[in-house]
Parts: sequence; structure tokens; C-alpha cells
Amino acid sequence: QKTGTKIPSGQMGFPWIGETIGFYRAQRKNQLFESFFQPRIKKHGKIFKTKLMGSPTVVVNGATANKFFMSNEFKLVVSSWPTSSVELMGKNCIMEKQGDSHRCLRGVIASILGPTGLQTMVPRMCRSVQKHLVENWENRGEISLHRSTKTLTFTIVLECLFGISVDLDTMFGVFENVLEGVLAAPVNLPGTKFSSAKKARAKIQNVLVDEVRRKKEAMEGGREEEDGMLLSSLVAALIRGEITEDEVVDNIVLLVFAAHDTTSYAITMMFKMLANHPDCYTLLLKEHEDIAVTKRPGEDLTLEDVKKIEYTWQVARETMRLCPPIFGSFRKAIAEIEFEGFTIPKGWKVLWTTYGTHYDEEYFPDPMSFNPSRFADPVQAYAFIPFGGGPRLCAGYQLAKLIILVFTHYVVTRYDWSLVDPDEPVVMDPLPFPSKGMPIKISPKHNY
Ligand code: HEM
Repeated sequence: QKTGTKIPSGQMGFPWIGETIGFYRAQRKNQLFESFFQPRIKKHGKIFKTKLMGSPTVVVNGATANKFFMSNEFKLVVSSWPTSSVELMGKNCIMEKQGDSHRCLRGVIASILGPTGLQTMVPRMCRSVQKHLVENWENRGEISLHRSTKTLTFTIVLECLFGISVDLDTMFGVFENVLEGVLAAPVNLPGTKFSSAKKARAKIQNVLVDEVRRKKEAMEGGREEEDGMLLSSLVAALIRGEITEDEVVDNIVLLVFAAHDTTSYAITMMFKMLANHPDCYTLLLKEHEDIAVTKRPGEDLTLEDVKKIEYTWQVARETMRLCPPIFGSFRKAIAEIEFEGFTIPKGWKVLWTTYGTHYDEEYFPDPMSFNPSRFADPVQAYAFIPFGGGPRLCAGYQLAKLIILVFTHYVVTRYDWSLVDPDEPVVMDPLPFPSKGMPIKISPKHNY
């Protein structure tokens, strides 16, 4: 291709709408790849132009494009979220930050989500998971796995990561209300998803502002100090004048949002895959039983134990390859971009997609088959991107891994389980989820 070549485009449709309706329709049915991306990739190649929500958008697929656009964040592109997400998460959250202020916030978050922070989090997380199972699984014959993993992730993020105790029964519902409006049309009229999300956001704001001010006073008065929890690190940065109170509050909301539907979906789909691939389940179970026999009754897992859980992480990665919790993410070109002979004008949107690379046999032979051991060997950089890449690589990647592995350990060593409806469809609104909440039958193991 010569420099400046026009990017191949599909039907551009009506001036504003473009292909938005087809995109949303495919998304709702969880068929973004089959009905939207794949036919266009077949027709135009890995890079093509479309028009979504009023913006000319270049969809890019493949490891080379992923590397180029993800690593050129802040230089050629910046992340670009819908108005409703920005209003509900808050203008001060990390996904809206660029350059130095992004680096500063990322540093505070990474200090707790890095290896040392996670080491101290393992026992707390083990206790949270076990408490959750006792309270929600014991003496029940059937539970919703999706609901269970959602409430658990919510509790872990607030209690184990931030060190904030909340009344789960009221706060979970309020956060869910906010999340429902995050990708809805930003219409603030009574009865719309966006307007009830805004009300819920105001309630959360009040609770969190009180919590942050109480913490700040206690730390300034010497009654409390940094305790390895993210709230105290953020408040310490607030006291040092590095970040503002709004930045603390907006980033608590953002982290709950970022962790919530993603991690719960990954776990839920992993169990579905295991139910459909009993050979993989046998291998996975053995891995956890081998660890369980080395533990005294009631002894928590350590980070060293978690590091031995390798096969389960292969299963989780293969699940996220086939069923990525996030289908991709939008960027905006902040300069005219030349890429592989194409010119992308400044101001256009760029959309990288997980499917377009995960389902490509160039990177994953026989791409539609479930084969966890393909992750026993290293994978080409930027070919496996459920967590994104570059400066915006998911900041909670290691935490998500820990939640998935610890939860799986306690469930498979303590319960026999089976899917109630193996054919339950997955739908998207706006993120994917099992349409019936994935009910599973459960019974405690005899030796537990
Ligand atoms: C399986 C679970 C998860 C998946 C698949 C996932 C996926 C992603 C992806 C794809 C991005 C990049 C978005 C972009 O490039 O625009 C991202 C960013 C982010 N994620 Fe996650 N995530 C998960 C869990 C978590 C958890 C548990 C947390 C923390 C509690 C978290 C915190 C974040 C944050 C803060 C960012 C923004 C990073 C930045 O802009 O610098 N995520 N995540």
C-alpha cells in the first residue's frame, strides 16, 4: 500500500447513524464478531472504516496494529469514552487522564496492585472468598454463579483492595445502578437509565466523600497511618497535595466499575468451558487438590501457592481469548496518523478489537477450539489482549488473576457443581453476561 491510501469502508449508511444500528444490534446478541467485524474483515481486510455514533471510525485488527495503537497512547491517540461513562465515572478518573497526571495516579494504584501489595492481599482474599461461600453457597442446592461472582468481586475490591467496609445489601444495588447507565445514551430525563444512574452516582459520592474525609482527618491527626490499602495510599497522596479529593472519589468508583463485570464474566465463562470440557476439568481439579493436601485445616493459601496454579491460569486465558469480557476499546487520533500505508485523519476514532486478533488463526491455530494448553508456551506480544496493552494496560490485571485463581481453588476443592442450562445464551448490555445468570447445581464434597 502506498502512503495516504484511502481506508476501505463498508456501507457508510445515513450521515450521522452510519453503521451504529447494525453495530448495536450485533452487540446486544453477543455477535459482534460474527455479524459485524468478521464480514467486514473478510471483505476489506484487517483495517477498515465505518461510522459509529456520528464518528468516522477505523477498526484495526491484528498484533501489529494492536502494538502500534496501544503503545502510541498519548503520542498519536488518546482513549475515548462515551459522554455517559465520563459523567458517571467522573472527569477525574484514570481513564480520562493523560501524560503526567495519568502516570501519577497509575503509580499510586500500582503501589497496591503490584507484587508486594498483592502478597499481603492473598490471606484477606482467601477469607473473603470462604466467607462468601459460607454465606451464599452453604445449604443451597442451586445458585446463580454470575450473581455470586459479581457480589464477591464487589466485596473484594471494596474491602480487600480499598479497606472500605460497606453495607453490601444497599451499596451493591446502588453501584449496579450506576453501571447500568455507563454506556447508555446520555439523556438526563426522568425514567432513563442515565438519569437513575446519575442519582445513584450522587448517593455514592456522598458515602465516599464522608469516608475519604474521615480517613484524611484520622491520618492527619496521627490516629491512622498507611495500612497497605488503596484508600489510605490515595488519601496519603491527597495529603501530600499530589491528587485532589475528586480524584480519590472518582477513582474508587472507576476501579469498582473496571473490576466488576469483567472479572465476574471471566470466572462464569471459565466454569462454562470447564463443564463442556471434562478432560480439562480433571486436570484443573488435580492441580487444586495437590495444593489442598499440603494445607492444614483452615490454613489460607499464600502467594507461593497461587504461583503454582498454572494450568488454571491457562484455562482462564483460553476462556478470555474466546470470550473476552471487553470486546475492544475506542481511541481518538490526536494527530494525522500514517499506518501501513493508510492515512487516518486527526479527530477520527480508532477501535481495536479483541476478537479480530483472538480469532485469527495466524496467532491461534484452530482458533475456535478450546485448548488451554496453547498457553503453556509464550504467546506473541499483542496477540492476546483481553487486558489491553501499552500505557493503558489493565491496572488490575494481577488482581483479576488472583481473584479468578483463589475463587476457583475454594469452589472446586469444596463443591461438586454442574450447569443447570448448558445452552444458556450470552447477551451484551453493554458488556457480555449469561442471560439467566448461569444457575449451577451445587453439593458440598464429602471430604469437606
Ligand atoms: C478479567 C478481568 C478484567 C479485564 C478483562 C479487564 C480489561 C481491561 C482492559 C481491556 C483495559 C484497557 C482499556 C483500554 O485500553 O481502553 C483495562 C483497563 C483498566 N482496568 Fe481492567 N480488566 C479486568 C479487571 C480489572 C480489575 C480487577 C481492576 C482493578 C480493580 C481493573 C482496573 C483497570 C483500570 C484502572 C484500567 C485503566 C488503566 C488506565 O487507563 O491506565 N481491571 N482493563
